[in-house]
Amino acid sequence: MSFAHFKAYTDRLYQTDKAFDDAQPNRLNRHRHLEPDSAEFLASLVISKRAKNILEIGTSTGYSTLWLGYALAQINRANTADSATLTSIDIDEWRLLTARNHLRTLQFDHNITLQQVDAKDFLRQSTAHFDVIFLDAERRFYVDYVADFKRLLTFGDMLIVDNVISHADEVAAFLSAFEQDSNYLCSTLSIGAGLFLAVKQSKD
Ligand SMILES: C[S@@+](CC[C@H](N)C(=O)[O-])C[C@H]1O[C@@H](n2cnc3c(N)ncnc32)[C@H](O)[C@@H]1O
Repeated sequence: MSFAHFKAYTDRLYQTDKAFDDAQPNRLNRHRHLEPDSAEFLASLVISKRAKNILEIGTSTGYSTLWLGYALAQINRANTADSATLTSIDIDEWRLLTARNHLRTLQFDHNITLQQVDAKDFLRQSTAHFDVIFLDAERRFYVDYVADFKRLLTFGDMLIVDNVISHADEVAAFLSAFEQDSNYLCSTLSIGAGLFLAVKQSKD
């Protein structure tokens, strides 16, 4: 599939879901996709890192998952030795079903696992190694994830968080847990709603 075809599909999905979101008074009913600029930047980070094992927290209906899936497909096309994988989790069954349909339509369902689970439970139980973690879920719970992120992230791994400028107050304590820790190099990028990057720079 060409990039133009992929882009046209994801642009349509973004516009359709945005129109849906604009008509929802209740924030929790909205699909709340990350901005297209952020999605493309996320995919370029994943490709440049040649990520092997990606975790997304907050699938929604699959807009960001499609971009991660696209990056994954590019990595696997370039390197046939061992396949890169993506695990995307969400607490909402209907959104995951919708995301699965989009992934199937674009034939991105290889090496991608969608799982219905609370992020807190998933992280607490996980012993897997993820070299890229993309966090885009319910911000008030992020502080509960800090200890598990720090347990899971090893040298060179990258945590990416969306909405850190649009909702700066809500994520301040979470970001500070990384910014105040000399094991991490942290950056806040003014792309879309604001992306935060924390890269584990030490072996400890
Ligand atoms: C901002 S949306 C994700 C948008 C998606 N990343 C995108 O750009 O297309 C947040 C998602 O997090 C999910 N969510 C909320 N709380 C969660 C939790 N505790 N564990 C897992 N997923 C959760 C919601 O169901 C929702 O689909």
